[in-house]
Amino acid sequence: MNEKQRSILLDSSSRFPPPPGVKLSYGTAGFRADATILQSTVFRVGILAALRSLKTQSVIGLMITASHNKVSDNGVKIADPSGGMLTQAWEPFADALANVPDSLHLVQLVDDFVMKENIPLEVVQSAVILLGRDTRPSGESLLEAAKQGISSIVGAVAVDMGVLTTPQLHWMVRFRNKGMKATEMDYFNQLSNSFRCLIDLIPPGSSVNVMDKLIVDGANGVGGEKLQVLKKVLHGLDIQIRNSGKEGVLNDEVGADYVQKEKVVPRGFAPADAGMRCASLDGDADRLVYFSAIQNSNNRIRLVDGDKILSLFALFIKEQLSILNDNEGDRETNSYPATLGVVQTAYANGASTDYLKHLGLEVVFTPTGVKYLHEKAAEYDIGIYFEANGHGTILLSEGLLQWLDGRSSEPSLTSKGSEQQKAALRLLAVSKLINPAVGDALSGLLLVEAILQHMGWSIHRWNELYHDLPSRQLKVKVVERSAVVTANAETVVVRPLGIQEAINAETAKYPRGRCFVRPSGTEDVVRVYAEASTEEAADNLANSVAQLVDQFLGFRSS
Ligand SMILES: CC(=O)N[C@H]1[C@@H](OP(=O)(O)O)O[C@H](CO)[C@@H](O)[C@@H]1O
Ligand SMILES: [Mg+2]
Repeated sequence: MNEKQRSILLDSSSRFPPPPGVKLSYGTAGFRADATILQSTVFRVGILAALRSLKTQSVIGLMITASHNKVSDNGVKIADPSGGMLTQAWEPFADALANVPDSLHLVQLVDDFVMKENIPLEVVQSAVILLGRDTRPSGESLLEAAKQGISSIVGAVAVDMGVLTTPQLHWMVRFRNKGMKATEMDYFNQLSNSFRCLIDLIPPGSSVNVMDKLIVDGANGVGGEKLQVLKKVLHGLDIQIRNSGKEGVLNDEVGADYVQKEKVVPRGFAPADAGMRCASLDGDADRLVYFSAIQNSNNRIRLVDGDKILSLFALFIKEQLSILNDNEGDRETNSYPATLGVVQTAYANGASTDYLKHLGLEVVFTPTGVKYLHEKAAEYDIGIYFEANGHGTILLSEGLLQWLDGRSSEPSLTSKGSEQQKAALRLLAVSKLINPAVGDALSGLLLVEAILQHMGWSIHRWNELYHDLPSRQLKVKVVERSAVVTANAETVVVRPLGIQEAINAETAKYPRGRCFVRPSGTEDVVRVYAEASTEEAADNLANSVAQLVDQFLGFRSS
């Protein structure tokens, strides 16, 4: 940096001192904390976004959200040029920048990083950062801090895109970098057009018209608002939106995280909704789960989680691929040896993994966090990934898309040919409907709805694909959660020594028992997951392992 650049940065960063005694980490999904302590962090992430844009010579996204966390929290994360998560290679710099104690050290840190990464600051360059935020009340002032951070790097320009879902911002970044128009209206039009295309390709005879209405819990967040807009350009779907944010509190006993973890009906639903097809979005609309309330059951639900969405998508895609590859007696037709893989984490219900393997699919596991799942899924021609909590998407390779394009426009003289053409068109429509940058509750919801109509299935038929093993998740507060070190996609604890043996001994007591612990990347807790053949057994296993965690790492009085 030259003297002028240094002094601008020094001056602006001295106006954003970090809160004393707070150490933040980029974590599973960016920085998150109580909103009152985040001004300096968001300012500094603004600097990072500007540097990233200069380095990559591309548009970068900066999203202010704390997703499913409580309304008083907030957070910030970066979307890379592809629309995906910030490259993991820059996470250590993000941590160092967020925690550097004063502006003198900050300027030094930035200067060193600029040199190390060879970031072109000296030539007049322009960097463009798209800013988005969810509906949290703290969002506006944090957005201002981000703008200040961005403008403290000479040549960087912030473009405020307003209130958005997280996936909308990722989508905009991706398509801006492909030189395409990527306004919010383009997003809605693409979703509704590709949904319509899938509906138009439904084979005659499927029970398209018997689908009753879908009720959506908007978590009192941005998702409900945006779905309202999407509804206006959509045809062929009867949607009723609850918890749209006009009255209730964001994520307060509503939303996908609450529904999935507590397995109860969110607020805003009435006994008359029992049995209906319902969906729930999280606070920034990147997660989606379905459910139906059980009549007279104390608010209990039948949960149709991310694993089942994954299974539905996998079935549909597999069906289209087998239509396309059915070349028996027809040597003229070219086929494409498309690889299809599904990616899960240790939180996936064991019954879902068994089911997917039974379908003959390749199932692989990664640690928790979309950045890991996405990377793995990108290794296949079609990679489908989902976390059990409902965050996931489908990635299709460029090679396959080109081949599908060719197949869909070939003249078809036989009925098999025309079926194959339709299968190609369906997969192309899926690729346009689904968000290729990141999991997206709105596009995911439209794909689920299109596939249910294609199959002629109710939510109950879908839920019957397999039966979830009973499971329980608990959180344990410990002195230092980073003392828990895991291996093998987080299924084994290697530190503290001895705890894994104790967990194994406990798990062995339960038929179909499976249990693991890991430190959360978004909350100051250690998470415990347990699964077993009955609910009581899953609860007991989770409780006894939570006690083990407490014994090994908890707050014990001496
Ligand atoms: C068990 C669970 O749901 N974990 C969530 C949660 O991460 P933790 O690191 O477990 O706090 O938030 C992440 C970001 O949204 C999400 O990717 C992940 O799946
Ligand atoms: Mg979210």
